[in-house]
Amino acid sequence: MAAITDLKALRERIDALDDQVLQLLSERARCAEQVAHAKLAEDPNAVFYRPEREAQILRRMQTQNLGPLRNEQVSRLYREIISACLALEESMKIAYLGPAGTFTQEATFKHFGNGIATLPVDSIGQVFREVEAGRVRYGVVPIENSTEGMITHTLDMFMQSPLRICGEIMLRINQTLMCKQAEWQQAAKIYSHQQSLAQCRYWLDKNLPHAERIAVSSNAEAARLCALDPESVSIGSQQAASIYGLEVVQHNIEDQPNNTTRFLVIGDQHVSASGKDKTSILVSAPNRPGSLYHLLQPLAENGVDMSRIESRPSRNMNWDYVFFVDVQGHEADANVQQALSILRDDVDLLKVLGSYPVAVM
Ligand SMILES: C=C(O[C@@H]1C=C(C(=O)O)C=C[C@H]1O)C(=O)O
Repeated sequence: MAAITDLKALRERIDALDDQVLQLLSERARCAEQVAHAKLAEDPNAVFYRPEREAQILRRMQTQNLGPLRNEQVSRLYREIISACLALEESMKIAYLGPAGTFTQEATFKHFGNGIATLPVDSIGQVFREVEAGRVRYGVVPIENSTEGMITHTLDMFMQSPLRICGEIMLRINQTLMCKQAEWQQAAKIYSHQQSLAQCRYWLDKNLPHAERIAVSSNAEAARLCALDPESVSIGSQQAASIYGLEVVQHNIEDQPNNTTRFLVIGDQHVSASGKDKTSILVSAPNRPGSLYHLLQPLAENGVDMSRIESRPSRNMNWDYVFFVDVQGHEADANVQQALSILRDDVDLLKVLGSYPVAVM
């Protein structure tokens, strides 16, 4: 009997707390509306979305969090609160590499929350074009996977595009095996995107060694084809299974336990420093001895940490190689600024692709 009374009292306490939480949320939302008016008063073409401010809020909430909710859960809740508040300021439409059910869609909602409208398009190039043409303000594209490496198509797009990187998203990729009927061990065909097939190579060698692997344009397309073909299975996100009415038969079939993909948010915004940022640059270097050394020297001498370097053959005859370099810090930081200005005098081409907050969630 005592337990029942406790339960009743606890539920009354939760109801009272929910009233307070709602009141505070409403107050927060009204503040966000006022921020919008203040931004417009300053500049009629004001940009409402502030990735650096959002990153700071999420980081601060993680530091403030004393549990019992985990930081990851607190971040997810705050992600949605900010998303809903931003939607009161501006209705955001984000283009992403679709169709619905791709991991890029999952990354898009992870970063922007559910307060957005989306525009799924069918190629990385098309995401760039939608943003460049101003049909949407931001786009999301994959850039690298921890198992399979760089997505070179995205790198190549930056050689011609005037767009900037406004953010990064890290998404843990759980590959799911799905099919129309549960006899997956008898499947003759496996549909998936080639990235996913590669990420599950050993699992497939062991568990489905005789099935033909068929690479298609996306994991969502794979699920669609699988739904039409009872002899097949497909690999992709759980979301793809539910969209195409497939049954999930195996979870987490990726070979690497920490299989993660990094995505970029692209737009034409210069993002201010958040306190923990990354800067991506593109530099060209002539094909002669020591040229890579010369490229890296100003970074080292100014204490700028490089977190990634990737080379691509240039498509332009004026130079031979193009390097994509990620460094820690913001382009407005004194040491980054100094290193870049030395580099600029030394190379044929230097393009800052953007400074943006290091992924928080
Ligand atoms: C409220 C603002 O605008 C947007 C909404 C935010 C929020 O709800 O906290 C944070 C940053 C912006 O994307 C702001 O710039 O402070």
